[in-house]
Parts: sequence; C-alpha cells; structure tokens
Amino acid sequence: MSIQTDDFAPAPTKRVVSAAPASPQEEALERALRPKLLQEYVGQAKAREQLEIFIGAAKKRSEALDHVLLFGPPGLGKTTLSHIIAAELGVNLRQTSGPVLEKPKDLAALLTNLERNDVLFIDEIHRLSPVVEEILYPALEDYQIDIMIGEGPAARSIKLDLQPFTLVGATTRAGMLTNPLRDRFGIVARLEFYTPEELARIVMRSAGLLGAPIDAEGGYEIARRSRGTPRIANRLLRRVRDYADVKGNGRITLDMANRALTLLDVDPQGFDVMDRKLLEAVIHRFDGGPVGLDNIAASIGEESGTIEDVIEPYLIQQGYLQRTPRGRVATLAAYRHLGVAAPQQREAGLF
Ligand SMILES: Nc1ncnc2c1ncn2[C@@H]1O[C@H](COP(=O)(O)OP(=O)(O)OP(=O)(O)O)[C@@H](O)[C@H]1O
Ligand SMILES: [Mg+2]
Repeated sequence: MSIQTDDFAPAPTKRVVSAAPASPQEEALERALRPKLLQEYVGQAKAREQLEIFIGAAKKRSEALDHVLLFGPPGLGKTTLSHIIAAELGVNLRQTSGPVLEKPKDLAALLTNLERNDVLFIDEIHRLSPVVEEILYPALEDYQIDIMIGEGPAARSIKLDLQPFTLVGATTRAGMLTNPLRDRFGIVARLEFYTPEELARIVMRSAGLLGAPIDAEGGYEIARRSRGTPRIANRLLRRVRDYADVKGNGRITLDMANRALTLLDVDPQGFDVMDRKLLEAVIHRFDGGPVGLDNIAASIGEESGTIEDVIEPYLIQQGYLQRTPRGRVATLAAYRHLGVAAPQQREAGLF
C-alpha cells in the first residue's frame, strides 16, 4: 500500500515567494535593479540614518568606517547595502563568504591585498570556521594578522600590518555569531521587513528600469503581496509583467496583478503554498501548538533551517505565528486566515 502524503508533501515547484535568488539569471537581473547609493535605497530608515552619519564622519576624517554587521532575513537588502557602503565611501569592495574561506591563508590573502579604507564584505559570516575567525580578531582590532611561516621546528609566527579597512558582515542569523566576533562590530544594523508603501516605491522604480508600463494600483498590489521583501517584489513584478504581456496589452494594472498573482498561488496576504502548509500543519496536526521546529519540518518536508530563516520570520512579524519557549503556536489570525474555527480556550486566550 502506498502512503498518502499529498496534503503535506513538499511543493513540487520552486516557491515563487522564496526569498532566495532563484537562478543565475535572476541574480544578474537583481544586480541591474540594485540601488547604488544610499539615497536610492528605500526604507530601513534607522539603518540608513546611522550609516549616513558614520560614513560622513569617516570620510571627513579620511578614516576607515567602523566594522558593520548587517542582519535580517534573506532578500531584504544586505548585499545591496554593503555595495552602497563601499560606493558612498568611495573605496573598493572585496567580496567573499563564510563557507568559501576554508583556511586561514584564504582570509590572510584577502586582507593583505586590501587598500587603505577598503571594504571587505563577508556574506554568511556566521559560517566562518573557528580557525579563520581567529585570524580575523587581531585584524579587526589592530589591523594586524599573525601568520605562520615555514613548517616543523623552523616554523615561526610573524605579525603583518594591514591597511585600515572596514569589515561588513552579513548574516541571516545574528544569534549564531560567536560573542567575541559580534563584539567587534561597532555598527550593528538589523534590517526589517518593508512596509507595502516602501515596497511599492521599489516596484515602481524597478518597473521604470525594466521599461514596464505600470499603474500605481498594480504596483501596490504586487508590493502588498511580497512578504515585506524587495527580492520577492522584484520577482513578482517580472512575473506579472509577463502575464500582462501575454494576456493584456502589457500594462500592469490592478486587474492584471490580481489575476497573475492568483495564478501564481500567492494569496492576498502574500502567503504562498509553503506558508499555508506551515500554518495548516501547526493547526491541524499539532492542535495549534506549541510544537517544536523539528516536528514542523518533518511534517511539511522542509529543512528546519529554511523554516527558521525564510518562512517563519514573516509569519511571526505579521502575527500569524508565535515563537514560545515550548514551541511554535498558531495565533487566532492564522485560524481566521485559513477559515478554521479556533478552539474555545484559544478564543478566550487561555491556551
Ligand atoms: N532598500 C532597497 N531598495 C530598493 N531595492 C532593494 C532594497 N533592498 C533590496 N533591494 C532589491 O532586492 C534585491 C535583493 O537584495 P539583496 O541581494 O541585497 O538581499 P540580501 O539581504 O543580501 O539577501 P540574502 O540574505 O539572500 O543574501 C536586490 O537586487 C535589490 O534590487
Ligand atoms: Mg546577499
């Protein structure tokens, strides 16, 4: 007998509202849509204001900007902001990522090649190996590194001076950074989900760059359904534009946006199949919770890391899911969204 898993099986196709870049082509398009200066960077008022001041001060004194840690869910603009920081400072940007830096010498090579006040961008900085991280500490603090020369009994360690530089680290999981590393960042910016109004500005700007005719209402509808995430907004814009090209006269109107997004299975809250699966699992399989992350992961066929980094932050921010010490709990809003009657004690707030 075959086991029926259709209800909660993983989605067969790529999530249209997944926050990760879908393909190399999409990454190339993203680069084209990426704002180059702080002034064009929409939203994130707090992070922008902080950076404006500190960048201005560093430039005035011709010093390296303090090290910057950017954290927040995927697709909110960490990589974009790191490029903007280098552009605003008028310096080079060297880019790498935690998992790529396998050996201390990989990082040493990068560091010794930096020019005065350059920016070194390390993406996924929570995935640096401990031996590489060791090298980084003195580099961040004193612009010096200790490297080993030679082997065996003749081996000795020498200190090398570096040019002053700025490390910009990006991570989706600030909680996974070691304390000594986190403490070495002078500027810590947490990126927040964007409001629909902010995303609408991004959509209108991107439509302009793509040469796609669009109504304000059409743009707002795309923005509203983009899970607070610019990467998703830009992706949905392209899909809706395709739809309008084929089914209409090319203009992105409210009606075109609605029809295209319904076809893509993005609901009016911007939730897609995976979001609904998660909420359905918590409600139907685990009585609304509390339920542990691993149990949810097993029941919807998704990795717990992806749930934690990508799916759940938006559901939590929007008030559909709560993270409690005993596990995840579906809120009344989740019951309502799925059209399911909530248990009485939950209605009364007694769970
Ligand atoms: N504030 C913004 N204003 C305008 N466009 C933005 C903004 N933030 C992000 N974008 C757009 O969203 C896309 C994704 O942003 P980015 O690659 O910087 O996200 P990220 O946080 O680095 O994601 P990941 O965690 O997956 O690396 C960019 O190509 C850019 O076009
Ligand atoms: Mg990035």
